[in-house]
Amino acid sequence: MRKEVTVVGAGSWGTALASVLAENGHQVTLWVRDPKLADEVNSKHTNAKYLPEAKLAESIVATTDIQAAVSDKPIVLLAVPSHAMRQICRQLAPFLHKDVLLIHATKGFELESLKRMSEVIMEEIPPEISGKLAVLSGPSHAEEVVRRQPTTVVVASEAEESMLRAQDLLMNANFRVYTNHDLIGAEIAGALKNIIALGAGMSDGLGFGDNAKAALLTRGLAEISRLGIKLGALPLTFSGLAGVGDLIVTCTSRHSRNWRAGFMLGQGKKLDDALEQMGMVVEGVRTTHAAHALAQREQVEMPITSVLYGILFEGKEPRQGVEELMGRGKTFEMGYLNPDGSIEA
Ligand SMILES: NC(=O)C1=CN([C@@H]2O[C@H](COP(=O)(O)OP(=O)(O)OC[C@H]3O[C@@H](n4cnc5c(N)ncnc54)[C@H](O)[C@@H]3O)[C@@H](O)[C@H]2O)C=CC1
Ligand SMILES: O=C(CO)COP(=O)(O)O
Repeated sequence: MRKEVTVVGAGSWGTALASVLAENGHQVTLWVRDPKLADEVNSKHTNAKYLPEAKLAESIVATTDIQAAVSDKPIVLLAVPSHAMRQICRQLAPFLHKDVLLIHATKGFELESLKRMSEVIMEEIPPEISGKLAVLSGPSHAEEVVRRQPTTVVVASEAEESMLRAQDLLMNANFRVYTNHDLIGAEIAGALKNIIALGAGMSDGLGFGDNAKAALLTRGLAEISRLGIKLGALPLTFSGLAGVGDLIVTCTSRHSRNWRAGFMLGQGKKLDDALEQMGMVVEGVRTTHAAHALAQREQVEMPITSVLYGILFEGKEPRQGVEELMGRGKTFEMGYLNPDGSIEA
């Protein structure tokens, strides 16, 4: 059935999701921050800055008016960078319908509070709405989604009905949507994999090969699972689409903003120059900062995150970081297993 849906955020991901929704026959409003981009979407049906090759559905209507965009809409999907989430929620909260289905597709933490995106949203939105929140995560580069290439994602919510509604809304022949009850795990896995993707890009930029990449993915998964489980995620979520699925795509795809930024760092570029050249959000940088602080707070060992923190924020040379990782003391591979085989809580 045709639904009215508003997508908030017209970067590459918001634009790609708006395309999926329009393709599914829904009436899509796209909230855009920049008036020039709103004009471009409405007149040329393109988004040249964020998704250069995409031809968007003519039915997508862009607006810069947040009140008009979300007022009384039955479904609102948030796809803004993590640093903008609280401010955006504060702006739109007064206009939301009390029965709105809210979905967010953002992968990051709030740096100042170290909170997950759903925790930030819940603080800004009335509880009757935020209690039904769903998160969209999984291996899904916008560039491939708009080309209608086969993609699988996961929607997670503690509210069964929200999860199923979000699945119905987004699913189509090229975009397969799974459900999961572990909202915390889907958010944490989706955010933390960006740290490892920066590392994987750096490894490629340094000229290392497949062995190093496999090591980073595997040991990266071990440490992000360790922190995630400590923060309340279910262990199995890390072996699903939001976990290993997204880790693989982000660490190996040339589309990944995190991989590309890491690659430039590995080749010797300074962080600020790499970010400027990217011109798009590289969530892994702020997430490395947040995860480093969370690991200290929760007393969780995260060697790759710790080395990346040193490289990004303390001037450590990438090659020195590699030496440190390879030179660590001898350890048992399954360090998070208790002696009885159960997973450490
Ligand atoms: N690009 C992708 O393929 C995917 C991205 N994501 C996630 O989606 C989120 C958004 O990422 P992208 O669309 O890739 O980013 P992007 O860099 O393509 O676009 C960011 C958008 O946010 C807007 N923006 C920046 N600061 C803002 C602020 N303070 N207030 C309001 N709007 C602001 C920009 O104008 C732009 O429209 C991120 O958390 C990312 O991890 C998730 C899955 C896939
Ligand atoms: O989360 C993503 C793919 O699933 C997007 O990753 P990047 O932000 O690194 O492009």
